[in-house]
Amino acid sequence: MEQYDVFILGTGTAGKLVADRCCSHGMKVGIIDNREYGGTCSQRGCDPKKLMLASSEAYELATNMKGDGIAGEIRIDWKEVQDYARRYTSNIPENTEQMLKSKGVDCYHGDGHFEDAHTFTFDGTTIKSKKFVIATGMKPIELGIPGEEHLLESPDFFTLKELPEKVTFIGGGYIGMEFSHMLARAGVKVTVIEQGDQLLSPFEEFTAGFLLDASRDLGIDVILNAQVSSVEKKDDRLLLHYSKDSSQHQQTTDLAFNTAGREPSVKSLQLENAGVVTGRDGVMVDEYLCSTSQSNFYACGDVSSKNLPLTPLSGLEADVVAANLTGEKKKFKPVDIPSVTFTIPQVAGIGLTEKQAADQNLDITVHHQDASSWFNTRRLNAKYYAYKVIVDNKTDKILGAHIISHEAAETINIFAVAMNNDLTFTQIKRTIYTYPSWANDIKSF
Ligand SMILES: Cc1cc2nc3c(=O)[nH]c(=O)nc-3n(C[C@H](O)[C@H](O)[C@H](O)COP(=O)(O)OP(=O)(O)OC[C@H]3O[C@@H](n4cnc5c(N)ncnc54)[C@H](O)[C@@H]3O)c2cc1C
Ligand SMILES: NC(=O)c1ccc[n+]([C@@H]2O[C@H](COP(=O)([O-])OP(=O)(O)OC[C@H]3O[C@@H](n4cnc5c(N)ncnc54)[C@H](O)[C@@H]3O)[C@@H](O)[C@H]2O)c1
Repeated sequence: MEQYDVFILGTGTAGKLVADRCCSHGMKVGIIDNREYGGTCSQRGCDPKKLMLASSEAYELATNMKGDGIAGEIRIDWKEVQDYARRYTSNIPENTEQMLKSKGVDCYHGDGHFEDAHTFTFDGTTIKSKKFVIATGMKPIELGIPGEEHLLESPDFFTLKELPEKVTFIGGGYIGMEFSHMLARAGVKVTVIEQGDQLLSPFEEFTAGFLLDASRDLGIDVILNAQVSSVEKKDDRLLLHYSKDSSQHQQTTDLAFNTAGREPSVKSLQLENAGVVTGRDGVMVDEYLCSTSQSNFYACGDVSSKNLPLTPLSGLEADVVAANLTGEKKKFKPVDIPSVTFTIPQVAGIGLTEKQAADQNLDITVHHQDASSWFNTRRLNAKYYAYKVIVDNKTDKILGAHIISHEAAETINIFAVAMNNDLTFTQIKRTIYTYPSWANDIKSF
């Protein structure tokens, strides 16, 4: 029976960082994953998605510039897109495991559960540890509808060998919209069925509204306020039954993805045997990211109750857990976090939406505009560009910023710097930026 100082479940952004740091402090560390090593971001999330997106970006620019400098046939070769992404990601599992082993971490593979607060078993092996770290991330939610087993999930997108004629996404959030934009540009007929009345529900209504228009321009059939009730297999195709406006509808599609959200991966771990309380948001943790019910357990990354499921946050939380395990007393301090949906155009946001600010009765000025006629958009023959900035009237501090543009992912970072360092709106507007650039447009926001 192996005995550890720290045993970590999950080898993604969060788990591997904690393992590395604890080992460097001379602790005896073990780690386990029930899939290949490396986690979601590097293999089934951010990185392969962005690699695949490079072709969509090239396609979009070339298509927009046709007749203004670009000639000839412009098309996406899906097989090459997949091969390109796989070239970058295929060696990650082995490299991650080798890196951990080289630091002295004992690496395991398997699916296990807790016997008690100090004992974890898998495949006939028993592990004892003084401390445990839960870093098992999230997985797609179960829809609980008949025929759900016919639906694909986000990891399947990265192994989709051939493109069918028609694909449907159930859920118009980050994943549904990023994937649907990629497939639509590759020539697939795409439908998005979203239960809410806007796409990208956490984002500002104003910018999400432009994404709806941009998605429809691209030929994506977006159906809002609709709920899928069952999935039927009909020969080689799927028949989706959904309700909208109190009536039943149906749709035939070749493939359908469940992109209706993700939930913490905790069920199979039987954490209740260890006295660790979990909730809808994952493992319930305090400000030190220590379990609220069992002091030898920590949680970080997507699976912790304090997290927003974004890679930089998983890293930030892992840093806090590693510090607390190695003798420092470190609190997790919430920060203003920018995030972006990598559609084309991109939708980015940070801080409060106008509605959230209004709900709090804040004394604010809202600066917003459809900026599609500005130079940066016209230069690309593009169509959409808009922003909304919410500013506190007393302090001139930025409470929220929201942008839809071809470079929103970068422009929003300037707002992240301002908001996390108490710069005023006037200060970032007075800053000298490179010209002509997207950042320079902030002077006119
Ligand atoms: C399609 C997609 C695109 C995304 N794009 C972005 C993006 O552009 N930007 C961004 O910031 N974020 C993005 N995210 C979110 C980001 O990937 C996650 O926030 C991040 O990967 C979480 O890291 P983590 O270490 O907490 O969990 P993970 O990386 O998910 O790691 C958890 C690990 O635990 C393992 N595991 C699970 N259950 C068990 C078990 N029972 N026993 C042992 N091991 C287990 C898993 O196999 C996995 O290796 C995306 C997510 C998806 C799905
Ligand atoms: N670019 C990025 O940073 C990025 C990209 C992908 C994922 N992520 C992270 O992963 C998390 C999960 O992403 P996601 O897209 O799975 O979830 P999400 O919460 O962003 O979107 C899920 C959508 O599905 C809808 N929905 C839920 N049930 C439904 C049903 N039965 N029928 C129709 N629609 C339904 C919801 O209303 C919501 O709009 C995100 O919160 C995000 O933090 C980030």
